[in-house]
Amino acid sequence: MSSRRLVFVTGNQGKLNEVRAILAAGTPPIEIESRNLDIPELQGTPQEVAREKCRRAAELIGSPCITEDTALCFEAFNGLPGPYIKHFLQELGQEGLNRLLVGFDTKEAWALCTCAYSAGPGTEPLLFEGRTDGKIVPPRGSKNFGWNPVFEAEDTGKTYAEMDMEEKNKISHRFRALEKLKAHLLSLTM
Ligand SMILES: O=P(O)(O)OP(=O)(O)OP(=O)(O)OC[C@H]1O[C@@H](n2cnc3c(O)ncnc32)[C@H](O)[C@@H]1O
Ligand SMILES: [Mg+2]
Repeated sequence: MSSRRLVFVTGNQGKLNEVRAILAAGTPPIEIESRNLDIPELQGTPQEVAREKCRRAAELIGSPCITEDTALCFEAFNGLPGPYIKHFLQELGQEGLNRLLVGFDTKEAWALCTCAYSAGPGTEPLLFEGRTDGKIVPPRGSKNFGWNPVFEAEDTGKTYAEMDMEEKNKISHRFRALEKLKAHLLSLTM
């Protein structure tokens, strides 16, 4: 890695806090510079949405950057709402996400982080995915970030909102995606 700084383009403070903490805690630590831009998101699969957002972000800022997209995927809906979870959460709220699944046998879900890295304008972004399995439950814990209170992570008995950030950052979809990004960036310096 030529420098241990990365520009993260996001309009979401919760994501920024976690990405910063995860990358600062790694070896070597990577410092995040943030650009608060709301990049329009095209419809498509999580991979298409992620790749296009990163391409546009790099063009807008004129330099290498990372972006990330977080999908919350319901087993009963074959992976939807997926990348559209933001709008479902905005319109229906946390209770509404639970109500959607009434009548379905499975409440299983997975959180998917697709982190995209662009080496600069005009280059094809690379994608790094991280997934954490769990289920959708009635809200528990602090209501400070997105759908954290309604996602109970597998084998923990806790919703993301019942974990402190350090605990979440050890098992989260975001941590798993960033581990892969880090491995890639380190391989570039060898
Ligand atoms: O500017 P960008 O980075 O796109 O930020 P965004 O808020 O638009 O983010 P997404 O498009 O990825 O939408 C994902 C939605 O899921 C929420 N979210 C993302 N990561 C989360 C996490 O780890 N825990 C809980 N909610 C999360 C987030 O607040 C959004 O409502
Ligand atoms: Mg967005």
